[in-house]
Amino acid sequence: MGREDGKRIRKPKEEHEKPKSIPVLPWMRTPIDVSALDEKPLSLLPHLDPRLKEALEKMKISSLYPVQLAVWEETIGPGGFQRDLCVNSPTGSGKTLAYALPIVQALSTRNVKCLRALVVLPTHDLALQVKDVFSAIAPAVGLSVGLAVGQSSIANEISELIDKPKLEFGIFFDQEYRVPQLCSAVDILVATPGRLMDHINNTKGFTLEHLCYLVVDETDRLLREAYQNWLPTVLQLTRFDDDSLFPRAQNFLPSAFGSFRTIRRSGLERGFRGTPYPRLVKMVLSATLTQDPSKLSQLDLHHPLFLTTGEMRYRLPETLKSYTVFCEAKYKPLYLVALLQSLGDEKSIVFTSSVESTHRLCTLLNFFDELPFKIKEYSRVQRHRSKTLEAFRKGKIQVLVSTDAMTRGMDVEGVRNVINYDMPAYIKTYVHRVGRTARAGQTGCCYSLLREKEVQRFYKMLRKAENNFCSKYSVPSNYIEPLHGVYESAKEKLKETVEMESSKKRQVGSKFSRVAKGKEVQSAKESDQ
Ligand SMILES: Nc1ncnc2c1ncn2[C@@H]1O[C@H](COP(=O)(O)OP(=O)(O)OP(=O)(O)O)[C@@H](O)[C@H]1O
Repeated sequence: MGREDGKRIRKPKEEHEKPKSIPVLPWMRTPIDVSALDEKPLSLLPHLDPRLKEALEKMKISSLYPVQLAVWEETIGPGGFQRDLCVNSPTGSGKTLAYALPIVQALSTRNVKCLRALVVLPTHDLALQVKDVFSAIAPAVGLSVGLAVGQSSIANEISELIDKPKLEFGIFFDQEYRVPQLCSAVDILVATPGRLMDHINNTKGFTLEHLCYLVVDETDRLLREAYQNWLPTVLQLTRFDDDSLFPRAQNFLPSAFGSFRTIRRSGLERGFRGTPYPRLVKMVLSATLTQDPSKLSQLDLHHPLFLTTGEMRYRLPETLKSYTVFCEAKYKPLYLVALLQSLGDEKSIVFTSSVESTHRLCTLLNFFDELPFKIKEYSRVQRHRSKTLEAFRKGKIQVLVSTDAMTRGMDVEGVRNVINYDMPAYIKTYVHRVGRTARAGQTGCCYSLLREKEVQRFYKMLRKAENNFCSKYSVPSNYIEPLHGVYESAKEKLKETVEMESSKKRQVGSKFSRVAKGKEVQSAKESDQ
């Protein structure tokens, strides 16, 4: 095979030091380096609830990874949840369980059901994945987990999140108390920001009043996008307001808060009699955590503690092998097909730079007859996307072509290769893309297809990451040569398909505009009458 000796990309001196122009928050200068820790067997983990140990063992987890151990020590261990945690740890290092386990253990002693933990993620598929992790451990200690992502209708979602207690037959209810008390049906909620805001604004009985834990996963991505002000809203609604029962929030709340009435109350709460209400603990995590003070300040962190791995901000998995594949622009698809063939039927993800090129590339690849693997695109339509993802997980599809919608957090067992068909524009994107393989200590390869003019920029980008070892990979010519003929006919078929699809789009577009025009005429007539 054409893999040549690798070279470590030279790290320029200035990469070790923070450029003076970017101030780093003081607490970020004294991090805990997680890489100094070793895995710890569950049997040696202090305070672990035996029911959770059993649940973890069922998941085939017998020890905690370093980042999980570090978070455990700062939460259930001596740290005792006293500080908010900012975790910067490589892709596939186990960040999900790092927060899920201590939260579930901490809530295992609760005796009243109400929403205590909220985990926010940027995408539907990611939220589903994280919910599955909670669902694998939380029921063992009697906790229930909900999902708010817009997967089902809002009515279905509400019925799963909110309990309406049944009025018992024969009991007389005073007029004044006839309205049954709505309460949460879940202890832990995993949500995307949009659906979370829908519930905050419109769902009766949905309250963040009792929230104890807030997790912002993929923090840098979530902070980049405001999503209807979800973060300030959540923070305001959970703020401990010492001085009044008349919340400060009323002074500033925009109408976006709608009917929402549940402001965290100071003092004593139902179900917490005799206990002062706990502070909202925050955990924020990413493989590429932002260090920008203005962004981090939005989180209003309490005495934050920074947990990181290694010296540099970006770190590639140690078990990853990276390769560059040099190719001529006009033969790039050919190189891709030949590369895929040389990889056999290993699960691979091919990343492109846009929705359109994902669609075109996937269509083109499917015109190469007799490829010994199935290729599908990770579509823009959620319904199709979920189906494709499931088939990919089950191994019914071996090659997934995707935009960067698949870059963050997605954990699909057995992905052996990541192929950068289009070069990522930023090191952050590269880190998340390649992180879909080489997860949890497994080996994995990344291949970046580069045109001549991209080579310099690629290596410059790679210097920003630790573990940036990279080799050249020459696609065997005996794979390329026989493909030329079929490539020409595949290109022709693609051209026809693209033309057909655009004429279909035009037809649909003009049908819509005719309908809209018809409606306009109709409503003009009605308003005349
Ligand atoms: N202690 C453990 N023992 C064995 N496997 C584990 C352990 N913890 C997590 N895993 C597995 O490791 C994989 C990666 O975990 P996870 O998805 O939490 O990584 P991550 O750090 O969040 O990655 P990313 O930054 O890409 O989101 C998952 O398949 C998970 O089941």
